[in-house]
Amino acid sequence: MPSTQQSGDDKAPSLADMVFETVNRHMNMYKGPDDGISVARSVLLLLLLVAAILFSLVIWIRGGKAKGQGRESDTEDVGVSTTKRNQKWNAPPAIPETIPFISNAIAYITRPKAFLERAAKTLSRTNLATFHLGPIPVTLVTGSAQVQSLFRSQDVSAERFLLLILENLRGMSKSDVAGFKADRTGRRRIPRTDDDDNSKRLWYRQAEIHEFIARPEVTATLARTFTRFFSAAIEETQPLGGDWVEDVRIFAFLKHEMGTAAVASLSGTEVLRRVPNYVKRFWEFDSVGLRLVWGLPRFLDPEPVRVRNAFHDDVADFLDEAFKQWDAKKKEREGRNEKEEDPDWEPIFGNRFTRLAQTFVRDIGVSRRGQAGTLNTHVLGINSNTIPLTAWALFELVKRPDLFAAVREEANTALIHDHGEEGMGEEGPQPRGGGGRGNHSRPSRRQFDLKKLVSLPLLQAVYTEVLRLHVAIYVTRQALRPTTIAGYSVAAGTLLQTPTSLAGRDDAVWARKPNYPPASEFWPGRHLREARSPTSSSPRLEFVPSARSADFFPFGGGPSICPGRHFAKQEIMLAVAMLVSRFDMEFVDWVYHDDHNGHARTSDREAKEDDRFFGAASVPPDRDMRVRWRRIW
Ligand code: HEM
Repeated sequence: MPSTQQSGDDKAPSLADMVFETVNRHMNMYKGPDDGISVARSVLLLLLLVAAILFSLVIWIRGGKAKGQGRESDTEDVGVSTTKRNQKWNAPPAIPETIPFISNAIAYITRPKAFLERAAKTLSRTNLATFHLGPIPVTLVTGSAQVQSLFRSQDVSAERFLLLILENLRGMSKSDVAGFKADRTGRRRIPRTDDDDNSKRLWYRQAEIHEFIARPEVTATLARTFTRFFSAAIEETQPLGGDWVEDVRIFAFLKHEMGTAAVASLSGTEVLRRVPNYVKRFWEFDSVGLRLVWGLPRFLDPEPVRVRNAFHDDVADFLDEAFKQWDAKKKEREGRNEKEEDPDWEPIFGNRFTRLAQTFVRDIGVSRRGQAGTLNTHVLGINSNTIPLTAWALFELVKRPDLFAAVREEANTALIHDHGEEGMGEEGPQPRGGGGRGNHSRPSRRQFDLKKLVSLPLLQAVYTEVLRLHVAIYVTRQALRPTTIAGYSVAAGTLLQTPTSLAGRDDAVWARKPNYPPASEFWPGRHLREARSPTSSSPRLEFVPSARSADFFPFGGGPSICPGRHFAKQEIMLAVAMLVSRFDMEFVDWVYHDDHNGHARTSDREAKEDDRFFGAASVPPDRDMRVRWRRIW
């Protein structure tokens, strides 16, 4: 049955605009009059106080309305947690703040990690806690049962959050997103409302395309093409033959080489050839990603939108050409009465997924910029998540030579001799155009057996530890109707956010045995055990997934769970195995990322998480590790 009060956000501006009002008020207060006119400051403070009181009144009235709606909604579908008739309204505890409705919103936007640390104090006493982002009520949800039911609930949707991605990251215009805003049918096959015209069901059609990435054959193509491109990059840029290469910065190397290989495998080699410095510009876009989604509005902070638009517009030029080329090929085939070509990978669009996704947005009439933003945001889904985690894994291994040697020994058991590759052939140019400095070796015939590699216990344990320690995102849903969670009432329209990082670092889950180090420490031993088999005298290492999915959900959960999770695991494990197996590595020092005339400054401490990215899923290191390395095959 159609809900009469879905999210109620038809006219809602972007989240940034909504919080602006509160933030701006706060900023003005701090600016204050420079000449020390205390009367003016007092007036300002008084106004602020009055505004806060008025704001509280509005919220109180909204809350009252929502409660009323709760009673009315009793005739609707009763989900596990829909608020029942006459149920007493029991709001979750609020996260304390100095200036009501203001301090928390500012902290959430400007110091997200510190905000969550503070919120965790409230959440240690209860599973739900609230605050306001401008006029939007937000409820943080923790606890296995609550998270589980949130992921399963039919009373919530991820569409409000996805809309923020479409508008702010993809840079889609108002008319681009109008069809998405109007679509109330949800992402599942069975529509949430009576409207079952599939051509208008944009969330469902988009979800189908996203879920395509999770198919085993699509993941396998991504892994195969990624291996080929990354391997070629290693062989072209890193000499073989006994020489040590000094001054290798791991994260910088991965950002460029692994990033190029992943773009080629997902989006093809043509975009790399035709958009100058695509990978470098992609990382600039990545650096403003969080500010675009949760940051201040454009006129207060214009830089992120400028970076985004310039990048998307250049890629839009490429896409025009790409479609022309693709359509011309199609016509030629039709002229020859040949079947439509649908390869797993080709140089113009890369993986079939990209072709599907780009054709979808073009066919529903999305602007050129929005189409390009779609491509660039899919690259963001891959590179911004897998590359920082690969860097963290390598940092941990280089810091522990014994562990490095053990992972290499284990990875080598998955090596096979490659007897030539099918499918990719020699089609399309190489992503880097050849001619690297160490291009004096033949392509290696050794390869990893992917199935074997991804089930290696020690490598899986290392992967799980970096995922646990370095993914921080609020998995976000919106209550479609008044809902009860853990006995607390939640109004329709409330954003429900469950932070991955609290569960990922909970000692009760990860340090539950007396000999386990605290959850804050990297220790692959948590996911391993020794198993004895009747046929062998020596024990065998086994990987044991040691937490329930509701305690460990770096990829989210339920119908919106990350479709790239299988490929992410394969890509990270492949990259770590390829580097550990093919290089001897020695730690040199920790360095800052900023590069002065090609020389990185030494840092007096090791890498910590770069808090500016807290909330963007994988959190990158704020320093790089410099190593010297020698390629051994
Ligand atoms: C370690 C790596 C990754 C992490 C931690 C991660 C995390 C996430 C999370 C938390 C979500 C939201 C899930 C939810 O709302 O329940 C998500 C969605 C998504 N991810 Fe990933 N991701 C990763 C890698 C990837 C890769 C490699 C791809 C593409 C190949 C990808 C593509 C997507 C897409 C398309 C969505 C939106 C799905 C939808 O709502 O329709 N991700 N990811």
